Amino acid sequence: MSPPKHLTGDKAGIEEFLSRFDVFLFDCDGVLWSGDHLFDNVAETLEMLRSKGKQLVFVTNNSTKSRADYKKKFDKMNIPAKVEEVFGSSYSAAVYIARILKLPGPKNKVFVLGESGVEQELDAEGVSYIGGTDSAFRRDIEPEDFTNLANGSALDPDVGIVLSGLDFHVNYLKLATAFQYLQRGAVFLATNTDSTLPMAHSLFPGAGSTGAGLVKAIGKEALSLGKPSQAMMDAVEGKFHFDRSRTCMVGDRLNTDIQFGIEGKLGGTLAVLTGVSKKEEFLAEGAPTVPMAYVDALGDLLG
Ligand SMILES: O=C(O)[C@H](O)[C@H](O)COP(=O)(O)O
Ligand SMILES: [Mg+2]
Repeated sequence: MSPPKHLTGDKAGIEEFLSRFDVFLFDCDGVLWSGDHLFDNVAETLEMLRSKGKQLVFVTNNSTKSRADYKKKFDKMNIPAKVEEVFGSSYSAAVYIARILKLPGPKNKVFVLGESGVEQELDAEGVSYIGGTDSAFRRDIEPEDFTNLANGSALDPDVGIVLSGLDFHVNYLKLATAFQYLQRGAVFLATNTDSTLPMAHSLFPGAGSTGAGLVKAIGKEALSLGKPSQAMMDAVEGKFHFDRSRTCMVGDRLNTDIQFGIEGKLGGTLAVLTGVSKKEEFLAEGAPTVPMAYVDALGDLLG
C-alpha cells in the first residue's frame, strides 16, 4: 500500500485528488468545527467544492443533534447547506429501527440513552420512545427503584429496544433501567461508539464511553448504526445514490471515518488533522487504517 499523500501546500496534488471524486462525504466534529468553533476557511472550501460541481453529504456520528438541528448550526455558522445533505447517526438509527428492524408492535418502543437529536429523529420515523431527555430520569436512584425495576413494575412492557447514544445526562437510574430492559431481551443498539468527542479544541468522553457501563454490565456490544458501520454506508448510498468509486470520505477519526470509507470501498479517503487522530497513527509502520491522503486542516484544500 502506498503511503498517504500529504496534500497541504501541494496545489497540483490537491487538484488531482479532487478531480477523482464527484461526491464528498464530510464528517463534522473535528473536521468542520470543534464544538461551536468553526475551523478556518471551511465555508470557503465547501463553496469551492460546490463550485466544481461536487455533491456534499454531511455524515456525522454526533447523535445529540437531528438533521434539522444541524441545518440550524450550519446557518448559524454561515455555511450554505441543505437539511437533506445531513445524515447523522441519530437518523441512521431511527431509519434502521423503523424500516429495517421493524419489530412487531407493541414491543417496538425504544428506551433511549441520549439527547434530543435521537428523540427528534425517532419522532420523524414514527417510533415511540421513553427515557432520553425525560427529566423524570434526572435524579438519584432510590431504594424503591431497585425493587420496582427488579419486579418490572417500573418498566414499560412495550419497550423492545435500548438505543444508546451520546448522553450528557447519563446516570445510575438510566443505566439500571436500560440494563433491566436488556436483561428482558430488548434489542441493544447504539447510534455510534466513538470513545471520545472533540470539543473546545480538546477531547471528552464520547458516545462509546457514556454507554460503556451498559456494555460492561450486560456483557455484549450494541449493534452500532454509526460510522464505521456499513449499515450506515448502505443507508447513505440508498438515499444519495452515488458511485462509490467516485466518492471520498473526509474525516478526523481513523477508526470511524477512514475505516468507514475503506470498508465501504469508496474511491478515496482524506484524513484531516484538526480532530481526534494524529498523523503518527497512520504513518506508523503496519498501521491498520491508512487514508489515501491527508491535510493538516480542511481549509488547506483551497491550495
Ligand atoms: O462521541 C461522539 O458521539 C462523537 O465523538 C462525535 O459526536 C463524532 O461526531 P463526528 O466526528 O462523526 O461528526
Ligand atoms: Mg469527527
